[in-house]
Amino acid sequence: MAVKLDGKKLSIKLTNDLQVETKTLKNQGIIPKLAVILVGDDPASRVYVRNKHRMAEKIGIESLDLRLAKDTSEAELLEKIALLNNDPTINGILVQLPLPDQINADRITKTISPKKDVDGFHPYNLGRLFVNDPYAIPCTPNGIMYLLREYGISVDRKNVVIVGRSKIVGRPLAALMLNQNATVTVAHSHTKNLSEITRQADILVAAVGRVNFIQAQDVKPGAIVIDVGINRNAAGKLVGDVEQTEVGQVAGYLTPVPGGVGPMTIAMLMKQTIEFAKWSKQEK
Ligand SMILES: Nc1nc2c(c(=O)[nH]1)N[C@@H](CN(C=O)c1ccc(C(=O)N[C@@H](CCC(=O)O)C(=O)O)cc1)CN2
Repeated sequence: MAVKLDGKKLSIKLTNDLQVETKTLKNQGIIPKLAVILVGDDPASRVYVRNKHRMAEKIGIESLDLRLAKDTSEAELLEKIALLNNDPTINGILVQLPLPDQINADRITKTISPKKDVDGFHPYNLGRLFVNDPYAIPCTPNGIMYLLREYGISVDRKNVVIVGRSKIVGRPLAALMLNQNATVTVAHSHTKNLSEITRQADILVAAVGRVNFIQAQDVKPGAIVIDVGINRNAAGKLVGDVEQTEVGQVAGYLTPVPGGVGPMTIAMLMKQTIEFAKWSKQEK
C-alpha cells in the first residue's frame, strides 16, 4: 500500500510558518500585498480565487480582489495590469487561468512585470528557471518539489517521467527536476509506447487532465506517483489523472486527489508573495 504524500497536511504546516513570518515582517513595516484578477465566472476558478483570498487573509497577506466581466477585452485587462505594475504597494500580480477566448493568455503573461509575476509564468522567469538561476517559480511544480523534499525524497539520479508538457506544470517541473540532477523524460500526446516509458519511472508525474489516464500497469512497483490532475468524473466527483485504487497497491508513494498537489499550489503562491515583498526591499 502506497504511503500518502499529504499535501493538505503539509500546506497547513507551511501556512502556519508563513503566518509567523508575516508577523515578523509587519514589525519591520513590510506587509505583502497580492492582486488577483479573475475574468469571467468560471465556477472552478471562482473557488480557487476565493481560496487564495482566504489563505492570504489567514496568513497576513493583503489581497486585492479584482473581478472583471467575462466580455472584458484584452486591451482592458492589459490596462489593468499596467496600473498594478506601476503600483509600488503591490508585490504580486496573478491573473487566474483559464481566460475567456477573446484574451490571449501568453500576451497577458508577458505583460505582468517579471518582478511581480507570482505565478512564475513570464518567459523571463521561465528562462531563469531553465538556466538554473530561478527568480519566480510556478506554484504547482514548486509545490511538488517542496512536497517531495519534506517527505525526504531526493530526486538526484532518479528517473523522472512527466506526462504533460504544459507551460504551467510539465515544462517548469522538468527544469526543476533537472536542476536537482534527475534524469527527466517529458512525455505527451505524441509520445509512442507511453506505458513502456512510464514503467521506467522512479518518479512518475501525471499532468494531462484526463480521468484514470495512469493505470496500475503503467507504474513500476514502488514508484513515487504524483497526480496533478483535477478532473470531475462522470459522477461529478473530483478525481486526478491516476486511477488511485489500483495504483495505490503498486506505488511506493502517491499523492491523493483532493488533498495532494492542489493545496500545495496555493501555499506556494503565498510563500512566493512574501518572498517578493522581502525582495522588493532588498532590490534582489
Ligand atoms: N494563474 C493561475 N491559474 C491557474 C493555476 C495557477 O497556478 N495560476 N493553477 C490551476 C488552478 N489552481 C490555482 O489557481 C488550483 C487548483 C486546485 C487547487 C486545489 O487546492 N485543489 C484541491 C481541490 C479543490 C476543489 O475542491 O475543487 C485539491 O486538489 O485538494 C488549488 C489551486 C489552474 N489555473
